Amino acid sequence: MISHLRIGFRTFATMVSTKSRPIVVSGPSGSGKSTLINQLFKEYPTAFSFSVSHTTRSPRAGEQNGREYHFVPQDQMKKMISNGDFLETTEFSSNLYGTSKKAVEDVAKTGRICVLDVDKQGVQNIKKSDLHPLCIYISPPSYEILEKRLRARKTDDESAIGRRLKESKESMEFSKQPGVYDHIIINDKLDVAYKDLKEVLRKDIETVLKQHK
Ligand SMILES: Nc1ncnc2c1ncn2[C@@H]1O[C@H](COP(=O)(O)OP(=O)(O)OP(=O)(O)O)[C@@H](O)[C@H]1O
Repeated sequence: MISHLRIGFRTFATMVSTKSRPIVVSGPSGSGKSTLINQLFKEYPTAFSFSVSHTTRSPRAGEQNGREYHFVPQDQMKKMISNGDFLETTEFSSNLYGTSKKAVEDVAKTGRICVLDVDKQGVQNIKKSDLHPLCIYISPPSYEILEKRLRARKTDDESAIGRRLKESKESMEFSKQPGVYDHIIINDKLDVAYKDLKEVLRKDIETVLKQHK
C-alpha cells in the first residue's frame, strides 16, 4: 500500500512540472553575449529557446508567422504597445519590433528556459513584471578591450562603433546599481566566462533537463 502511494505521488510530482524562469543576458554591445549564449545552446540544445518577437515588417520568403516572428499590422502592434504587452520595443528601418511578455511565457510552457538578450530598458521592464527572471550582466574586462573586440569583429563602421562605445559606458554605469543584476560575469577568457555562466545556471539547467526525462 505504501509503495503504491509512493508511486502515485511520484507520478503526480512529475506531472506538476515547475515552469522555468527566464534568463536575461544583458551587457554592452561586443561584451560577448551572443558568443556565450550560442555556446549554451550548442551544449544544451533542448534546455533553452529564444522567444518569438513581434514585428510589423512583412515576412520574407520562407518565413512563417509564429516561427521567425509574429507578423502583425502596425495598428495591432501599436495597440499592444499601449496595452503594455511588450517587455521591450524598438524601431528599425521604419518597422517596429518587440518582445512580448506572452512570448516569454510561451517558451516556459514548452519546458525550456527562455533566454532574453535585452538592453537596460528591457531589463527594467522584465524586472517589473511577474516573470521573476534571473538577470545576468556580461561585462568586458575593460573599455579598451571592448573597443578592440568591436573593431576585430568587423561588423560595424566607425560611426556604429562610436555609438556602441558611448552606449557601453551608460550600460556599465547602470550595471553598478545595486539590485539590478543577480550576477555579473567578466568575459575576459572565454572558457572561464562560459564556466562561470554555466555555474550560475546549473540548477535551472538541471531542473529543466530532469523534467524532460
Ligand atoms: N572572451 C573573449 N575573448 C576574445 N574575444 C571575444 C571573447 N568573447 C567574445 N569575443 C569576440 O568579441 C566579439 C563580440 O562578441 P559578441 O558578438 O558575442 O558580443 P555581443 O555582446 O553579443 O554583441 P552585440 O550586442 O553587438 O550583439 C566577437 O567577435 C567575439 O568573437
